[in-house]
Amino acid sequence: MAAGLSRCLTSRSGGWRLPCPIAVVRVRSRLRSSSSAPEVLSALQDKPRTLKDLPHVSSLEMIYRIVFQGFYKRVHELQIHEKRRYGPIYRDGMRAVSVNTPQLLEEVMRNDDKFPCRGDMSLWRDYRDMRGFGYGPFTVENEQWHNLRATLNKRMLHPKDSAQYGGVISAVVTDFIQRIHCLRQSSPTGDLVTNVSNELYHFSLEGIASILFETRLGSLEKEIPAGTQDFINAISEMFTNSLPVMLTPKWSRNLLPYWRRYIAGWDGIFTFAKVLIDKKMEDIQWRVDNRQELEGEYLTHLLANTEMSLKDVYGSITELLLAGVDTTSNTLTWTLHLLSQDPQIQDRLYEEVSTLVPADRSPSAAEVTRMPYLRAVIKEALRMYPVVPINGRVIAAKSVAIGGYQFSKKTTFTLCHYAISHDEDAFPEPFTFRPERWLRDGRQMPHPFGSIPFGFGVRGCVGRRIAELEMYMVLFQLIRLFEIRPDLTMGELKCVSRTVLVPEQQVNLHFVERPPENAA
Ligand code: HEM
Repeated sequence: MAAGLSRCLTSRSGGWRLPCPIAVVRVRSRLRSSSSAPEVLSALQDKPRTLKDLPHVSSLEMIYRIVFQGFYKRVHELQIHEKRRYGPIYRDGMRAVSVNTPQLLEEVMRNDDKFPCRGDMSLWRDYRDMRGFGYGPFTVENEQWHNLRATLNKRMLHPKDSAQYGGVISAVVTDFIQRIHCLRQSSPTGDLVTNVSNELYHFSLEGIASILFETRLGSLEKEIPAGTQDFINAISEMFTNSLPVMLTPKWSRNLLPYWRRYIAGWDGIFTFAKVLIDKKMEDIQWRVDNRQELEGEYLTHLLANTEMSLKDVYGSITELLLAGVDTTSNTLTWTLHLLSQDPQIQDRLYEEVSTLVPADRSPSAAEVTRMPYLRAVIKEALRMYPVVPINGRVIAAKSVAIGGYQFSKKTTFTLCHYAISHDEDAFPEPFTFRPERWLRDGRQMPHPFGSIPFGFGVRGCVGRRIAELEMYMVLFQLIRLFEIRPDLTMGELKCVSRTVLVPEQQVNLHFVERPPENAA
């Protein structure tokens, strides 16, 4: 995410000049023995194109666009804006190469290094160095990253690993539904839930914490523990202040408020995680002292089966906790919003969830992951609102040819996921919510790199399977019980980029109970 942010800055810039030369790569011509003007031209054209042949955007243009043209909170829209101006591949003022078609994205990802790198993570590392915490999966690089991922992947990455958390997630979903019941009942209309995103932040936090620590935080209870809301606010503070911290010079850190707020955000995040980790470790120690079996939660697995130092455990678990909150919650907010706008799609989803699992029981992890329309709805929501709208890769090991241009080692690429997943060739009517695009019912499937919301390859999202399971399970229950309707007083809902894509305003939704004969 931080690298994504740095990509925002390195490639999101303005400029007004060049048409895109992507189609012109090499003119294959043979030199004849006698020299003439056309032949010399031909020989020159035969030279492979390089970085310096790309359309170029300067740093000043970039700052102008972000600060003065109002793209500060809409860097995802700037991707589309710049794609129209410069074409599918161009260079920004920081020498990063922006790519914004599925084909180019595929070329970059297929050339990825053995130890992929998203880019400069120094902003995140500065905090850890300052406070003496270890690096987690986002911040560590090279061989060390590889070893860490080998450890973290276990019990998380494979679908059968995540299925083991089905029971834990199901319990969290039950509490969430209970909370929705309470909130709607206490609303003036009897069915309105206000600030749905915040409710979903609590759901996601409760979900990821119960997986990592097998501890219930109580953030779905009637009275929410103060610490959980503080943690959610701290994440928001850190993300919100990241962009101004990156835009302003280091020397201004003590003069402007952003750095202090950014650090306060991280302090809040680490303080909360550290309390949970320390508590769990005391519990594990007690079990060891009392010769009780050590099994169960993810953290126990890390501590019992690996050589991780305490410092690194703090670093990794905190990053996992952080990554597990804003991602699934915002995706669910967007999904519910989209469904509320389209009763037909919602009816079709209801038909699936109400027929494939008997009404008197909850679905298993295996059942929800087999529901094609449910999966398609989430996939389409992630296409329209990729929670990580921008990402990066530094291809360090070798020089590569991308889009017909030759790039030297260590070239940084900006992956414009928002523009790519709204590419008209890959997704006709890209701003229309159409889950059917993803159904394997004989239709032509979209380009495989058209929408890769969890990234790709060995550095792809470690929490993907857990995230999907959480989202399928809660969406299943919500749709089985309620018809989601928009709050007509809200007006058009826009999204803003706060490192992750979030709704610009508070989202309220009506959860209208379905008739009892149809409900669970
Ligand atoms: C809708 C939910 C989610 C989305 C869309 C998402 C998306 C992403 C993306 C795009 C990346 C970068 C991948 C790349 O560079 O190729 C990533 C990395 C990561 N995600 Fe997620 N994520 C989600 C949920 C989660 C959850 C629930 C967790 C925690 C269990 C998590 C933990 C991580 C971690 C630790 C990384 C860094 C991996 C590394 O650098 O090795 N994510 N995620």
